[in-house]
Amino acid sequence: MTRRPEREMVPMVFDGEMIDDETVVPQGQSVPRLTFPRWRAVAGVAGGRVRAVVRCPAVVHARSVAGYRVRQAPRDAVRLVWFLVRGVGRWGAKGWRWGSHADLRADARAARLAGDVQARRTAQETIRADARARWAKAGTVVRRTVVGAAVTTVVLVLLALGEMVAGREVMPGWLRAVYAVRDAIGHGVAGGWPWVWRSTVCALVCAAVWEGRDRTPGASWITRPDRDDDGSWVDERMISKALAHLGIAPLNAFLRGGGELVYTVPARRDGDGTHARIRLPLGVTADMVCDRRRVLAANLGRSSLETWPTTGEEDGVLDLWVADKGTLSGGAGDWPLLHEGTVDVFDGVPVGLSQRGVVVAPPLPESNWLIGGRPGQGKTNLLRVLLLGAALDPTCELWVFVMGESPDFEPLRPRLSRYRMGLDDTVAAGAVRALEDLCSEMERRGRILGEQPGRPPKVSRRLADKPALGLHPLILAVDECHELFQHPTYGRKAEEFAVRLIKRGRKYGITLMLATQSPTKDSIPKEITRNISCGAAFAVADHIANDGLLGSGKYRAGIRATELRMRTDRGTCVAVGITDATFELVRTFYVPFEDGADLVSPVIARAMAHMTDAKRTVVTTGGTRKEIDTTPADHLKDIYSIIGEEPRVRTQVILARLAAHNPREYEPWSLRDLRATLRSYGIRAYKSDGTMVLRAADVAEAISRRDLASDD
Ligand SMILES: Nc1ncnc2c1ncn2[C@@H]1O[C@H](COP(=O)(O)OP(=O)(O)OP(=O)(O)O)[C@@H](O)[C@H]1O
Repeated sequence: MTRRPEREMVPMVFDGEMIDDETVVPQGQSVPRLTFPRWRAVAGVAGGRVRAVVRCPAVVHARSVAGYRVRQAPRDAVRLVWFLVRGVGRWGAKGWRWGSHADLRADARAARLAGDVQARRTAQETIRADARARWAKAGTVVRRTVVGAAVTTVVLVLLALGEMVAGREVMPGWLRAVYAVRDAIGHGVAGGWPWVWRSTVCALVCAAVWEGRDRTPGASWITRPDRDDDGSWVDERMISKALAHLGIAPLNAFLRGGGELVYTVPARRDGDGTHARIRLPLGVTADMVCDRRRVLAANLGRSSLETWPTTGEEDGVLDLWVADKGTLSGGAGDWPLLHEGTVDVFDGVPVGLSQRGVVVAPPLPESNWLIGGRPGQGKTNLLRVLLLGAALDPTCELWVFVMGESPDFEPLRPRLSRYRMGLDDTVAAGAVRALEDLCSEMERRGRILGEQPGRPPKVSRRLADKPALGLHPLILAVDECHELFQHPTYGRKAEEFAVRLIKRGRKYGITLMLATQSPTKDSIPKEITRNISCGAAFAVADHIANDGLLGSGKYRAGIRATELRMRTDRGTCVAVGITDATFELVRTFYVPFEDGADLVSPVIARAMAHMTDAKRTVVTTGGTRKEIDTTPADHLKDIYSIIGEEPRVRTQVILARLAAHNPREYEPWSLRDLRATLRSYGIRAYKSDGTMVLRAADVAEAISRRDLASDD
């Protein structure tokens, strides 16, 4: 076979066209006709463009949808005809029910079956009265129609006779106008009649199709292809269909009887999901739906973490939020303040992304926090992020107590006014002292506020900015706080001060933040869980821990951190009180401080630089840092000194004198604490005249024994 060289020249044709564009045709000469290769070039370019348009995604999509619609057209047509037939049938049934007083007859029948003579008689009388009223109404309509038709006929006949006898030219103007109106109406009726009956038929057909529509929840008018946005698409029909298959008897009966759910908020996009509010029918509460959350999630094609049915403003109102598929599995990303920025704690500290995908930044003043969850789920990180945010506000004063051996807050040390960490009693004592100081500070702030012009009710940014007033935001954070509240010596005092702070500190710019692994009623006092304003629950084991952190009744209302999975949902918490919403599902920002990665220290370095820029130093309300770090009290020496010259003193008196001598240290002490301390030094109290006494000589001997031992 021989090859044909001109076919091989096709690429060259494009070069030819480029040159052709710039060719100048001399005047007087005609434009040369396109030669065969040029014609092919133009055709090739045009064809390429058409192909590009045809292949563009929007056109491909439109074509596929159009193709689908065309293929489904016969099915759609049959479906609509079926609706029409069924609609006419439903009208017939309705007409029959109306005409035969079927509802009232059913009442009468029910009364007869129930043996209720009075009800039966009432129903029968109502049927008779109803029938009489209908006939009376029909008579009125017929009478009015006949009278109207007669009057119209007489007027028309008179007008026709008048025209025949006299002719319009001799008639007065007003009569001619009457004839003109008659003619216009006549022409209008003659011309419009074919349209009137056609449009009436169309309207009747549409109404019959509407009447006969498929009323099962989730049904659509025409058959639909699978949606490519099915990962995010949730509409009222889908929700109704999912609710119809929860196995809630009153809801099923309502939907089966043709009832339609009322959407007080129709399904609409809300961040990374869909929100809807539904008024449930009689006999159904939102709790019932919350209890079947897993089934609801399955019916909606979501995981249960992505499906949040909660009780709305009433028990019969369901608030439903459904996340787009997979959106909650990603982390929150970097903390927005990781590399730059300052904070105003009155505006808020960013802590994470809500289920809607928006940054949650709760203000810190006027709030108290309780953070809890199983071990290793991200409590400490959230507490640290809150404190880091506060550290970037140069007016903030921060106190941190860690009731365990954990270096989680070590990098924050330069920015902290008080910091103690460890398992020994001195840390618990320091924490109680801090709580007590905050209570005194609260009183002082109350007085200062009262002296300000206009007696402002609470600390504001403007007042906090005046260093002379000392009304700056003050935050006390206690990690593993259950250790403090369960401490045999300091627990009771800690509870008392903490409750006082939580109840009254709100107005004075004092914020308490508590984190715990163990939010049970024994580890966290009830008064605290009851009064805390912001609760954050990471994965918890049961509804007791859930309600301990988030408030009682939250589990029942569908706000459940029990749905969070250990490890998989690490860093995600259910939070209440941090925004106006009933709850938030927060994916917290993570600022690493582990395994050699330390992004906390650079933030603190920035915070210190901001303080320098703002000409502020790390202040300590209620004392200096030195005072706080003083070595713990020497119990033995204190006891010896308060015994004084007396040879023996009653233990009750010793306890009272110790409390007077150093209230912070000894006020929480009971007789049992005193006995335990004495026993640890080998001293025993004796009974004398029926009361327990302590001998001064025994204490002196214990002191010299201890001194000797320390010299050795
Ligand atoms: N928001 C987050 N994003 C990603 N990982 C996180 C997040 N928060 C915490 N983590 C991971 O979880 C680990 C445990 O975090 P963290 O120490 O804050 O938990 P915890 O609940 O305080 O634990 P524990 O109860 O033992 O003190 C961290 O080392 C980190 O790897």
